[in-house]
Amino acid sequence: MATSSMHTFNPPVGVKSPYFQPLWLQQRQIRNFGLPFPLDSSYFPARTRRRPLLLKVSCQRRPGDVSVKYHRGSTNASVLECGETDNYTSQDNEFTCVMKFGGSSVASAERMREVAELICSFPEERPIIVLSAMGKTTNNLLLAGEKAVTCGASNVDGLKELDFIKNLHLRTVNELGVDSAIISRHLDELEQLLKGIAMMKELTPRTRDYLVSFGECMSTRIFAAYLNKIAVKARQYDAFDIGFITTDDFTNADILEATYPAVAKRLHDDWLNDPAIPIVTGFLGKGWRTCAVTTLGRGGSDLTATTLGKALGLREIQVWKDVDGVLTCDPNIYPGAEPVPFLTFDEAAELAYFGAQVLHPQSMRPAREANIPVRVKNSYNPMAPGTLITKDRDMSRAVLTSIVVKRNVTMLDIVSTRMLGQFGFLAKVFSIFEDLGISVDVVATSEVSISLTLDPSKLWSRELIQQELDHVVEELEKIAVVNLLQHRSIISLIGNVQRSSLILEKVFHVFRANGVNVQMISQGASKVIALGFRNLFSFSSFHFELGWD
Ligand SMILES: Nc1ncnc2c1ncn2[C@@H]1O[C@H](COP(=O)(O)OP(=O)(O)O)[C@@H](O)[C@H]1O
Ligand SMILES: N[C@@H](CC(=O)OP(=O)(O)O)C(=O)O
Repeated sequence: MATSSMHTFNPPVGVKSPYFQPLWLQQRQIRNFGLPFPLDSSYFPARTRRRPLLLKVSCQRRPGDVSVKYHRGSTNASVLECGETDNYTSQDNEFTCVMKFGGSSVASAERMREVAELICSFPEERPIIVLSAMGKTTNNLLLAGEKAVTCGASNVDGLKELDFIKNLHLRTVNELGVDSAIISRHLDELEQLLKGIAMMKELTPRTRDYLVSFGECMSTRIFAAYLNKIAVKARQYDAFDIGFITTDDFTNADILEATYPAVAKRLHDDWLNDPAIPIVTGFLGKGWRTCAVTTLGRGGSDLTATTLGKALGLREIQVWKDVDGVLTCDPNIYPGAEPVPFLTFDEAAELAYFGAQVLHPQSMRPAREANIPVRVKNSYNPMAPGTLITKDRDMSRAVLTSIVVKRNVTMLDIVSTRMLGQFGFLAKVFSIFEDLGISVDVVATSEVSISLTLDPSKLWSRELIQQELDHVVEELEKIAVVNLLQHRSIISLIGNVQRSSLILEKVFHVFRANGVNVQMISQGASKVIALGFRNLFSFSSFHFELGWD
């Protein structure tokens, strides 16, 4: 255990880090790298300037026990009861930044050690740490749950995913030299839960969320125990216990406003009573009606991080990944993709929304609302400058920033059977999608026709099955001629829309050279131009041939 004198955030005694010395010495340089001006300049609003805006929080005396008002038909809620309140002012803010580490950053004991060293190499920071589940634990939990539905209770302990999860966590605990008792209750409960699923032969969204929560609950416990072992005082928190209040949309819940004051109060009070670095579970919340564990959608730990940043009015939100920042394209599609040094919140949100896995689509919202810079960094390569996401950036030279490619998209061409100019056609079409609960992705319209895409591969929505598609077509055919086009691709171009002609010129030049015909094009008010075409094209050559500035 940590000594009680370790109240400040100091590097661990006796820990040798490859980054330790260099980062200590070069820290200022590293953190300025990629910035157009020194960190000390007025770029980051001085804490005194920002704080009065952000840390004026109030909530009820009992942390986590906040009443919320829910508006029917809306996912927004606001704090309903003020109760007996404690008001905090800016001076109360003990923390400086959030550091979120994704699954790849904490995939093993060795990685956890490196992350601990990385955190300690910023001794002037008082961070709040957010962790995801180790490696592919979430995927394994989901797979185990799905298999449990059909495998029978007596076969649960033979599930290879359960075995993998147990081995990974016990091995990590062992290698880090911390007490395995910190996770043994979770491992037992996990097995019981899988047996329950097997007996019920059912995996509801609510149970699914509870099931995957084991991943983050264990990774944070292990990491906090390890920090304490190396004399860096840390305290583990389950987000659902400290005021992360969400809608009850299991598997894809939204953070409610009540979260901000509740979380700020809890972390603040604990720090005052007994200072320790908070290690918070990413991805998880507590449904405000059901009080059950909810999740924020795949990749939701990014959102946990930005929510904490806003709640506490921090100077910076750091999201540490396994890539050198946000890249010009998914590196799995084009390995030569390059880091994008600067992005605006809007650009990053668009990129995520259009399917770039690197950030959770909702994660930019709290950061934008509180105007807190988000830095995307590589925990495997901390010296790389990463991507800095802020409210504004110099767009004078920006043309094309990043591209997002989605394959196997379903496209629908819908042509009205009525006369030209018939009003209500669009409304009718979209009401069919609404009734069937299917989300539409990209849309292009003319007076009598609509082309749109349905994205079956969207990570945060359910899979569309053929039956559903047939049903949509059947409904639409009552008012239109429908052409269902499958196996299409969408390229979303995130760039400076002020220079859209230049972007399109470049892109169409490459398309033409490769004999690709665009079947749909859409440019809304956003920073994105979406192009749809057949699945045939080599995206690596596309990225390469674009000739990035
Ligand atoms: N434009 C992009 N820039 C960077 N990474 C991307 C992009 N598109 C997809 N990715 C993928 O996102 C991964 C990082 O996101 P994620 O897996 O959620 O990280 P973590 O689990 O560490 O939070 C990268 O390893 C990369 O494969
Ligand atoms: N573990 C969750 C939440 C998350 O954010 O993970 P990551 O940071 O590794 O993308 C998931 O896999 O979706």
